[in-house]
Amino acid sequence: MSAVIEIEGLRKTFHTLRHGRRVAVDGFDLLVEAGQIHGFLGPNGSGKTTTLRALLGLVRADDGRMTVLGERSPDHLPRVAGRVGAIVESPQFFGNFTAHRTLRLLARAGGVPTTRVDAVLEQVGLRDRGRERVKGYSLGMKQRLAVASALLKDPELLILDEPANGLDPGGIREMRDLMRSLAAAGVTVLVSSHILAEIQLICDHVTIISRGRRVAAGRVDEVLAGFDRHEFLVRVGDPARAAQLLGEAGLTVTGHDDHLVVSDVDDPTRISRTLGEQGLWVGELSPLRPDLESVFLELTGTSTHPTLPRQVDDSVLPDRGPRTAMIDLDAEGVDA
Ligand SMILES: Nc1ncnc2c1ncn2[C@@H]1O[C@H](COP(=O)(O)OP(=O)(O)OP(=O)(O)O)[C@@H](O)[C@H]1O
Repeated sequence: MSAVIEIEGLRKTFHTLRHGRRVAVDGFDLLVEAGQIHGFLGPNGSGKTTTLRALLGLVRADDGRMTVLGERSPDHLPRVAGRVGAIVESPQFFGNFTAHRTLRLLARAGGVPTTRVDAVLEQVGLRDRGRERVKGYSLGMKQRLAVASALLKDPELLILDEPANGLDPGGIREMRDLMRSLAAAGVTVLVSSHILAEIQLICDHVTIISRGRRVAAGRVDEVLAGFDRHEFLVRVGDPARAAQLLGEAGLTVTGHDDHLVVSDVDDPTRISRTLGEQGLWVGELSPLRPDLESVFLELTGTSTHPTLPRQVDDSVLPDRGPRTAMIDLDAEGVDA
């Protein structure tokens, strides 16, 4: 597998009058290989957008080494810009234009044949609605149009920042199907999100960022396996007595309202045998597999207490202006 994106030791600190110095990215590493649908996952404020903006030359990094399709970024990014499609934050479109007209204009501006327009509208599932004005589009349709604009140049690499932001479950499913079809067509996709279920469903690989640092990376199933504590849920008539017996047998037991969780279990028959020998019959014995949500919360520490709302991955969010940008990497360098 060849590296499509490599980031090593990326650092970026913002200085604001109101909040002083804020380290947004703190020695972050990322490796995306050809053919992956790679999830870039992190809580709000953890540094995802800053990383993508630095990678695309939209913000100057303080330190670090970055390559895109083998070229150093941002200095040599123009050499591969024609092979990269990127959307960072939701692009704005003229509401009075149709999708078709919008894409034709973007194609001309990017030196792409306008014959691509029908192809990308078909690809994102907007073929039959492409002649309607964008102001009548749903959020999901606008997101599709954004992806269509990034696909105009038939990129090998597609970078999407929070593509499912604001979409309902149906829209998220459609976005997922779209990304899968792109991956099947050979496009490498890097998709950032703070929506865990989306990443788990869409992506085969994941990199998790917290407070500007990489806290986990790898195949989704491998990352999850690393957090498998071999736990089992046990339902039994007398949980208090069962917990005592299992504890005496050397097992680690946590009591819950109507069940027990037994950890570090190599052989689950030990549980049923220990209880059965004392006349306690097990009603349910099922393995508890970690999901990305529990791994994410554990790694990013954004849920400090179960009764408190989850916090952003920083102490305070500074006042920021709109960060909306549609990126045409073919245009004069790269610009927001
Ligand atoms: N232009 C800026 N000026 C000052 N601080 C900034 C700027 N851009 C980002 N930050 C800060 O850097 C940190 C990382 O922000 P970033 O937008 O990269 O996070 P994110 O992971 O993309 O979050 P979200 O999921 O909410 O979009 C945050 O604390 C943010 O407030």
